[in-house]
Amino acid sequence: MSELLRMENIRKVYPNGVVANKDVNLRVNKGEIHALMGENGAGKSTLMKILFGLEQPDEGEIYFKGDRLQVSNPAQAIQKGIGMVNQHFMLVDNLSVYENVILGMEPRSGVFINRTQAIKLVEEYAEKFNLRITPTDIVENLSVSQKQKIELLKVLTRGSELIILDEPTAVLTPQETDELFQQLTLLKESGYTIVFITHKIQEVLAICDQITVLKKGKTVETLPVKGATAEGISKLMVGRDVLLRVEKEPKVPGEHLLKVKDITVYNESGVRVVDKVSLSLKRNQIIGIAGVEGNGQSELADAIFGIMTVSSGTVDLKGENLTRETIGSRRNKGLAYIPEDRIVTGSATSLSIWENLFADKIEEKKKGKLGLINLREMKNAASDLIKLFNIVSMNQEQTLDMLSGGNMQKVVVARELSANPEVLLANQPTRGIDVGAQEFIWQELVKFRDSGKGVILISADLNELLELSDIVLVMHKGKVVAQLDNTQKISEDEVGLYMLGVKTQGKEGEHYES
Ligand SMILES: Nc1ncnc2c1ncn2[C@@H]1O[C@H](COP(=O)(O)OP(=O)(O)OP(=O)(O)O)[C@@H](O)[C@H]1O
Repeated sequence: MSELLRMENIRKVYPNGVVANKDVNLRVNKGEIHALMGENGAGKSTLMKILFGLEQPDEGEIYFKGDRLQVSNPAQAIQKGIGMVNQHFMLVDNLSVYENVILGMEPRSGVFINRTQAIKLVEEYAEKFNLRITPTDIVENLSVSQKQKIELLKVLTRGSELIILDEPTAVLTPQETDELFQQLTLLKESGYTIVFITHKIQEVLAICDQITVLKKGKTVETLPVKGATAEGISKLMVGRDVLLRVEKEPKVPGEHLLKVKDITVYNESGVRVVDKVSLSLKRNQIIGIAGVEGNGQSELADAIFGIMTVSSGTVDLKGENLTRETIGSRRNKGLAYIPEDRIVTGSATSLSIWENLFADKIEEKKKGKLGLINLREMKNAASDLIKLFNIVSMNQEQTLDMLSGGNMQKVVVARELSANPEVLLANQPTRGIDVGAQEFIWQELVKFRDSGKGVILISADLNELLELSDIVLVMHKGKVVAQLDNTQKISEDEVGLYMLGVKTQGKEGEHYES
């Protein structure tokens, strides 16, 4: 196989002194799907940002198609044939598919592409790579997986030969993941090359040809997928054996903790996003909530925590009606929340790690409610949490915006679990987190449940959902459409069918009480 990309001895030191890439080597062959793996903070995003022109290396050389590559911005990278699909899509919601695809495209030989040509271009690529999409559909009406297709089409129509995908399956159902993998296989067969950043080892084994593992800013090894095992790969990444499943004893549920009765929630545009949902969480229980992103799961958790207003129905914790209580009061009464968006609502990125870990206590101290709390004690406790959760950082004074995505997430999880609540609402608690940290967070959630507490777990990772939950509820278009009681016997594919609305259970509007 011929070499397409070679990154040699790459070193990148951020202005604050963090050495994100020390001595990284990456060699990618043309026409392969190459997985880039490693623990949170290992340096994967930094390396790809360098390749895509978003960061400049301090040392090292890059060769692409045999020539030395020096790019100072993404436009230059795209021009050379390198494209990137981020986790956060960059689409204009009120424009159509084809308008998004051609937006910002260089006019070809001075001529702008007209509407008919643009639609034809989208149709051609969509047809060739099985990216089923209607060019004139408006983006805001589309599902997450369709939006991802537009991002892929943008990259393809700009002539990319090497496509970087950053955790592309994090928000997809098993069916959508299968579809994406078929598209990637078609791309590969047509000579495209893909660098695939992921923490999901099973996906790497399913679709990739080679794996490069980074650890602490260095390349550990590049190995072929053929012959590799999940255990071997995780050991290479984490440096120890990792338990890739949860050890969880069956528990008899205790008394009621959280009761949600018939709640309905409207979003800012007046759309009913949660439609008469009921659930009942008991002590020693984890209730999982499955659903394709955008079907009301996050709004349900936001409403339980008081971020969104409940328009009808009630939320009770230990028999007390919290429906009209403030977030602060809900916290005091025993609710904690790991929100889906750790950057916008989950944390204050310009503050230090320790301030984020103890945000609530600092707030109470400011209000004079915690006069005796000692800053030194807080910093010592922060340092213990940093060690316990393996938060990769220089020290606890480092601000959150200087951490890798997965390490930011660990700060939020550590803060919420250490608040010792009665009920934890955990929305995508391990998204973007490496296998070692995932093992730890899973164990912590099970310990929490076993100590007589309750968890509402929302996760797009169906393996996680089925491993951890005692009961799974599936949401579709704001309603609970299924309650799956025997999580050990249900397959991910079956849950996926409920999520997509292909399979239904019970009557519409029926209440689910566990
Ligand atoms: N803008 C920045 N300024 C300073 N340090 C940074 C910056 N971005 C990342 N870092 C640091 O560089 C190191 C590598 O981070 P990077 O984001 O490349 O890791 P990663 O392997 O992609 O992690 P993850 O799996 O969590 O996404 C981390 O220690 C991180 O804290």
